[in-house]
Amino acid sequence: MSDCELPSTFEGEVDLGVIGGTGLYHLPCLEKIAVLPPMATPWGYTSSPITISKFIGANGHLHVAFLARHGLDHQLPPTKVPFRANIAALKHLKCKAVLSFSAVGSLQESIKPRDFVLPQQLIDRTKGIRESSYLNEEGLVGHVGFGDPFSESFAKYIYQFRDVLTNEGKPCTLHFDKDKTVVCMEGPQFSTRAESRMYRLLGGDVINMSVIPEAKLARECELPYQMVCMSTDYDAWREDEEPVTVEVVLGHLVNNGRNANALASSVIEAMSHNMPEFMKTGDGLRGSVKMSISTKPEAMSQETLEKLKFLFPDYW
Ligand SMILES: CSC[C@H]1O[C@H](OP(=O)(O)O)[C@H](O)[C@@H]1O
Ligand SMILES: Nc1ncnc2[nH]cnc12
Repeated sequence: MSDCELPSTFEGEVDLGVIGGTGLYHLPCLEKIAVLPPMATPWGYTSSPITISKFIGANGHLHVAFLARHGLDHQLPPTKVPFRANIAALKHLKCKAVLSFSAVGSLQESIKPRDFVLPQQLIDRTKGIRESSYLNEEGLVGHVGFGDPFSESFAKYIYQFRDVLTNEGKPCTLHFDKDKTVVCMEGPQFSTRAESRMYRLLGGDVINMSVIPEAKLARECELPYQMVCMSTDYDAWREDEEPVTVEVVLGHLVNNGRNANALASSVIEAMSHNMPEFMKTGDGLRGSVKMSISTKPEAMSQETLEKLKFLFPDYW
């Protein structure tokens, strides 16, 4: 069935949100049951339509929502992605976790192009020009914890399926430990060699232009969030090699896309049989945002309350 023959509304609750990055504008493992047009939220429209899929498992079913971070035609540069709308839409659809994919440069010899990484830490090197909070305006002040920006429970869940990654007969590793760190730069230009070397000194393992503010906004929505970083290049730090270009990145997108699909498919199938605990219980984040808001509800304007209700209909 073509997309335009599918329903453009969906009444149920979504369980898992999936965000595709560069080269990942859909996942073949997702058989669509509805295609929602770009969703209007109090923070603007989502980057792309949102496709809804349903998976029947042994003990229930799982609804998955997918959106393409840069739009279906890759028309949005990293600085202009409507991150707030994207995460708000997934929250509004009642997602219980977000699985995000991103093409990254490698800052370590051991992380080869086509390897995948589940980072547990990040360094924000964006320039403060992205809207990166729902709780940063006059009349609404909130400070959520962000010491552990990713969901370790979710990362462990994904890591179970590391053996599905392949690379034309060569080894292909899913790297995962608690120190793996993604650096987020503003772009759109890639880093200089000096910057790339500096990120290595700072402890960076991979680099992209999109984990900030996506991870921050997921935290402000109490959503367990894990990014799967898909390595495409060695950035600019290797003395004897040309610095990264888009051509180099493109050369790895097909293999990475196939692996992303295999990994997502395994994760989704397992979730459809039994929803993992971190999704059932909220991974320790439930209630955290209500606690972190300093502004008294009586002092909030109707407009502010309505925005908050879009995300948390039960809190205020
Ligand atoms: C085309 S390489 C730079 C581009 O790739 C990554 O995008 P995404 O994270 O959406 O996969 C990186 O963050 C840059 O936006
Ligand atoms: N070297 C790099 N720097 C920033 N973002 C990237 N995405 C893919 N490769 C990248």
